[in-house]
Amino acid sequence: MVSLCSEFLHAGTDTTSTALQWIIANLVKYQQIQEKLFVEIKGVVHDGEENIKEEQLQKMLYLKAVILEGLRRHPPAHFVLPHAVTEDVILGTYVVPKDATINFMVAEMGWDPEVWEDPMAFKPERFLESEAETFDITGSREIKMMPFGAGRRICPGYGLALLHLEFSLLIWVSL
Ligand code: HEM
Repeated sequence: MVSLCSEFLHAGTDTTSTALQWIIANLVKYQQIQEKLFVEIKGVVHDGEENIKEEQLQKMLYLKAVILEGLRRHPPAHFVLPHAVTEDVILGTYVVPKDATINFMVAEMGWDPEVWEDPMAFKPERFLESEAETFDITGSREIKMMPFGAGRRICPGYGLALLHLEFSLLIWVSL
């Protein structure tokens, strides 16, 4: 029970706070992004309003885009937990032998210039053009980035993490 609680506390706090720190660092660096976010928030949350509801968050597509861009550009976990293959697998020209430990280059996937235009730039707009509302962070349709992993062992806390990030960033920017 102690190790389960410890795992949840570590897996859930370091990651979320690291993501938030990187996002805020980018908002300090790129004031025009912060301004645009501020304007969006003020359009949905009224002055003095304290009990912000999840339905209000759903209207803030730029907020979601900023968070997705933060997770793409600065994923808190550059690797997932080690995985293993249960049988020999042929991957392109490679053989991955049964029981071999494998991992994924999470950060590099989000920086792949064949998938992302100008990948090292912090541009939340890239998620607005098509998909801030519907971007498939679980990678069940296609994997363009995987800050929470993908498949059966995906981070079980990803929904909570996104909600925390959205509420926290909203409060920081609108204070
Ligand atoms: C921005 C925040 C977070 C990020 C980027 C993140 C990322 C990840 C990643 C990459 C993994 C490994 C997935 C794999 O091995 O394929 C993972 C596992 C895990 N995460 Fe998160 N996580 C976050 C927040 C949270 C939160 C809030 C919780 C719980 C409240 C949590 C609980 C866990 C647990 C328990 C595992 C291990 C799952 C397993 O062993 O199958 N994470 N997370």
